[in-house]
Amino acid sequence: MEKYDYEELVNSTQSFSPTRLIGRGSHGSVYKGVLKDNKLVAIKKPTRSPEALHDKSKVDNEIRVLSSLRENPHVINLLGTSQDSANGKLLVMEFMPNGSLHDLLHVSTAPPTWPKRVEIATQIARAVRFLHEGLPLVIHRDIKSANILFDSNWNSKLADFGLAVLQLDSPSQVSQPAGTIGYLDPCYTTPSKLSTKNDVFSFGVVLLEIISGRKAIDMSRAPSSIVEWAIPLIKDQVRISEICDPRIALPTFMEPTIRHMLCIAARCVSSNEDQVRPSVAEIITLMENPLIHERVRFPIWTSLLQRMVLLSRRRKLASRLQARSCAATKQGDHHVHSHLSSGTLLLKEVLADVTHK
Ligand SMILES: Nc1ncnc2c1ncn2[C@@H]1O[C@H](COP(=O)(O)OP(=O)(O)OP(=O)(O)O)[C@@H](O)[C@H]1O
Repeated sequence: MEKYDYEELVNSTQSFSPTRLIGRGSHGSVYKGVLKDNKLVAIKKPTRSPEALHDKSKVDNEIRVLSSLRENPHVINLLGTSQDSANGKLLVMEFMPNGSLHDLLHVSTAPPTWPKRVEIATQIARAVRFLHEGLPLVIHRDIKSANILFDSNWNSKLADFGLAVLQLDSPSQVSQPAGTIGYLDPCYTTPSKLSTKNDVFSFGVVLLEIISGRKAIDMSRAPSSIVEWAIPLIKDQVRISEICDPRIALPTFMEPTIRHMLCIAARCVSSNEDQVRPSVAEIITLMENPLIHERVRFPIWTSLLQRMVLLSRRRKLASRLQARSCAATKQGDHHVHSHLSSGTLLLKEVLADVTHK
């Protein structure tokens, strides 16, 4: 990790000019810098504010966590640090020129295609697995669409490690539960409830956001919470398509994949952390189902014949689902988990069917 001369960073940002400001976060401002060798970097500087001390410690924490990680294609790369006597440490990271997932979904006029959405979700899951399976283990605590940034090839990278916690931290170093409203696990109520499953909850919210194009919290809608809105629709298998972003038509060949991902999202945001909420390793196994990738990668080669086979299987699935849901209704079984697992099970049966024939 490089130690940058503070003067070099001042020059690279035209003295931290407002024209070089990319944005302000809760613990610092990020500037675009052009180094002497013309390399583009993003520089995070704690903000001068009454909460400056607090901001400084978050930037310090981000440096501490990022410098403990190996390089990963889906995690922001820390290039180095610098020291300013007035503001403390500055963080220098790779520059991500294509903005955040939040902007792509909620600001851009060109929403992502369905295969791209699946790719983004898979890349974020890989980033989270890297953190959860690494040595030391890292819990990010602030997974949200604003913290997923795109590089020049539109690959996603997880950023903003200001709230991240290292497994090595002693309990006294771990502060009160923290995160962003709308993404914060409701089960994470005390410091002792900190676990990797908190990140899985936030990942589930991002998954719902990617599929629906709706914000995690949208006060102009009722219910305002994406989780409260989406879960009843996922439970009611027939209305599941209502969740999909209406701005871009969902092609038939993507329907099973998106249904499958919605079932995964529902498990991630379940309040039953131990039995229903999966680990990120399990999420990846589910997401990397070969059938999903086959359909994502080769959409244009889906022949008419394949479509007809899929259509007939979908009809069979619908009637099997209807039969099961009638049986469940008769038994008065309205529990989310049992509905979801029966839906997932049926989906798996159909997927297995398609693979074997
Ligand atoms: N490496 C980077 N390259 C390009 N832009 C970046 C980079 N890192 C952060 N940004 C942008 O800088 C702005 C501030 O980022 P920062 O991570 O400090 O806060 P945030 O995630 O927006 O908010 P908060 O800290 O409150 O969660 C955001 O607009 C973010 O997209």
